[in-house]
Amino acid sequence: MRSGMVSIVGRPNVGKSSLLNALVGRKVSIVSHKPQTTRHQIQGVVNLPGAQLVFVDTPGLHRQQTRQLNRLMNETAAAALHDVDVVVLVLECGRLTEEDQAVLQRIKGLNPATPVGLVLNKIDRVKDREALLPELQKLAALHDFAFVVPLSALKRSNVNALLEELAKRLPEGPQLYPDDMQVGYDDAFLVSEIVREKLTRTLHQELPYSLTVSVEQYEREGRMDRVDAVIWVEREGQKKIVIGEGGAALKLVGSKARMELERLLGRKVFLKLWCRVRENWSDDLKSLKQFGLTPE
Ligand SMILES: Nc1nc2c(ncn2[C@@H]2O[C@H](COP(=O)(O)OP(=O)(O)OP(=O)(O)O)[C@@H](O)[C@H]2O)c(=O)[nH]1
Repeated sequence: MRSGMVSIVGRPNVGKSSLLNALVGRKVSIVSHKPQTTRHQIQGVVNLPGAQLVFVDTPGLHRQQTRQLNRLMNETAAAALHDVDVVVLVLECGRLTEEDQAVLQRIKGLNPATPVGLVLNKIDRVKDREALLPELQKLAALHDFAFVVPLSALKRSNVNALLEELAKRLPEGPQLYPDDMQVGYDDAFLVSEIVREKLTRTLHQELPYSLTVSVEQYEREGRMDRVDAVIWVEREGQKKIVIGEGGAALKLVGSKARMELERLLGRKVFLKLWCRVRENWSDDLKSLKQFGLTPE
């Protein structure tokens, strides 16, 4: 069994979403997070015989930052790209722009151990297939690509060739997600992400590694959201760090998170934060389930 994460990158309009839809076979928008790993936005999961491909978004790489969560995670995005197992760069037939070059430059900055494949999309526009060959050769020379696949995301042609190339390059490992995973993201998820982000910024390197935020209650009252959230840590010492001198750290995190949430949600937010200790929660399946960290 092989499994791993794949990131599709490319400038706007090159066909990334179309490609993802062609690969995954349906429109997906899945977000999940697991402890002990860099959080990615999971866009879709493809199960093949003997391989599971998890497509993840790395928003920092394309300059499109419209979705709130993308914006939010932008800072971690550059780092996130270093964690994926395979990167797919999408270019468009007959059109190589400055923006493409910019994306390419970022790819060149990646860990050389990460394979990067090239997809040449929109080949359905090319009437004379032979004319493709010189273009493919030219583009393939831009970087030390692990593979090159010409395809049409729109017509869904040659998409399987890409899946095969990707599957071959994943590391050996068990399935990361169940076959029928479906997770949505909602405002509660947004709250936990924002609180986590503010914790990271406020505590810097002091931040306990095993830390998660669970939203215990989310109530909508007119134009106000009332949210109770718990920051779970594993040891008393970690709790002290999160709370800070006289509760200063937790207070600061809470007020920064509230302001950001109010901006993002366009509503008043009343946010109550607690910090609690549960030993070894990150190893405890029951706790993981409770915190919504298992993909089911
Ligand atoms: N002819 C043709 N058009 C395509 C193909 N793939 C995508 N397109 C078109 O290209 C346009 C952009 O496609 P998207 O999938 O939205 O591109 P994207 O890279 O996700 O764009 P952003 O979301 O802006 O980053 C759309 O009009 C698609 O229909 C293809 O294989 N052939």
